[in-house]
Amino acid sequence: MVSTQAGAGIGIANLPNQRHAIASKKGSNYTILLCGESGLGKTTFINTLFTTTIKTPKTYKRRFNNTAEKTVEIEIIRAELEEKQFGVKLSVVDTPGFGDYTNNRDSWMPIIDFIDDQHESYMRQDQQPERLELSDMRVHCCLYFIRPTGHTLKPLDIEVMKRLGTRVNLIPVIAKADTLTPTDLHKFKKRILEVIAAQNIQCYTFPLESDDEASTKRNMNIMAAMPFSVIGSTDDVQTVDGRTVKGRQYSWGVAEVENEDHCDFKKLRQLLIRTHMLDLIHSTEETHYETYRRAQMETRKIGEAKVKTVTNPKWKEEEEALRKRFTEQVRLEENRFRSWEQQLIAERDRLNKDLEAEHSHIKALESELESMQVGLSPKQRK
Ligand SMILES: Nc1nc2c(ncn2[C@@H]2O[C@H](COP(=O)(O)OP(=O)(O)OP(=O)(O)O)[C@@H](O)[C@H]2O)c(=O)[nH]1
Repeated sequence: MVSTQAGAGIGIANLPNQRHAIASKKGSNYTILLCGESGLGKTTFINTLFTTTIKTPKTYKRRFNNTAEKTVEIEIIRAELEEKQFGVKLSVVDTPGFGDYTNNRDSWMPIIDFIDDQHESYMRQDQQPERLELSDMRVHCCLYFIRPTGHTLKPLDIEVMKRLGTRVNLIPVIAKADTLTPTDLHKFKKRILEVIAAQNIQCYTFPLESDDEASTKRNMNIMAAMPFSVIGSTDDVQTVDGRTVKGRQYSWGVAEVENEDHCDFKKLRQLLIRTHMLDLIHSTEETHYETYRRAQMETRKIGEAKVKTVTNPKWKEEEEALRKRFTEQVRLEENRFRSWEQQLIAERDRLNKDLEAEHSHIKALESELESMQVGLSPKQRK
């Protein structure tokens, strides 16, 4: 259990609108999925977001320990956050290995399977007569970390984001915003938004209009910042004007986490844990889970187990490669046997020929002997 201190808290207690759902005694489940290549600052971000060490960052050695054959893992970190008696059972799902390998085709499969499996597990529990203690790990939002290349989205990003967007509340995040100049960051954002629109990638949206003008303005502000650029750091650093802030120290100054001129961390934090946590939970329930449930109900009866079709294209590829290897091996062995057979036949023919020659030789000797015997007198023959 992580109890955050007032002042430096995570802000879940500042939720007048969300109070009725989140402030229940048993707390609320809240699951965040982190997706993106290794080393983009996912761990640092989540620790910065909750101002506590939710996940211990990897050492340099562990980070570069990947091999080409390894696949994407699913790592779940659980923490109970409590602030002024509001409890949130937080689960952070990390996906180490994603995008790290030479062949990243289909590396998104385990992630998509994980999301679907959580919906499936919840649906199966929901169909049981006893459903008081449902374990719920449905993913409420997926933060997709984009490498700050300054160019545009990579084909892998597009492929994965398309699939994620139809299943979860997808929130694109530009990692390590301090590595881009404000102009480059602006252009990068614009290009990402163009690709998102052109490729029809579904990202998380929420109603902008609210009861009061201030909330509507705030919502518009948050929405306008998508894809959110972030700077992650849990370190306190000193700015030139003497302030102590969370940030990254450079020779030219400090990249501040909470400075809206430097990145959109504050807006993203506001969305994730202050103003839209409840909407993320509700839309998961009402849109994504419902879509899954309806699709499943159309193809099977209540209580019927899901047919696990082996659809992972990666496995299919491996199976195909294995089959090819096996066929090649059999072909080589067959060739080897055939050449042995040829050698044996040749040897047999040679021996037969030798035998025939010996036979003729014996025959010749016999007839020579016979003719010699004919020439002898009967007495000599005895
Ligand atoms: N410049 C810069 N560096 C960052 C930022 N966030 C994290 N880093 C650094 O990037 C490196 C990787 O950070 P992690 O948080 O471990 O990255 P990760 O995505 O969790 O990596 P994996 O655990 O391998 O998936 C560390 O050295 C961090 O200090 C950022 O916003 N800007």
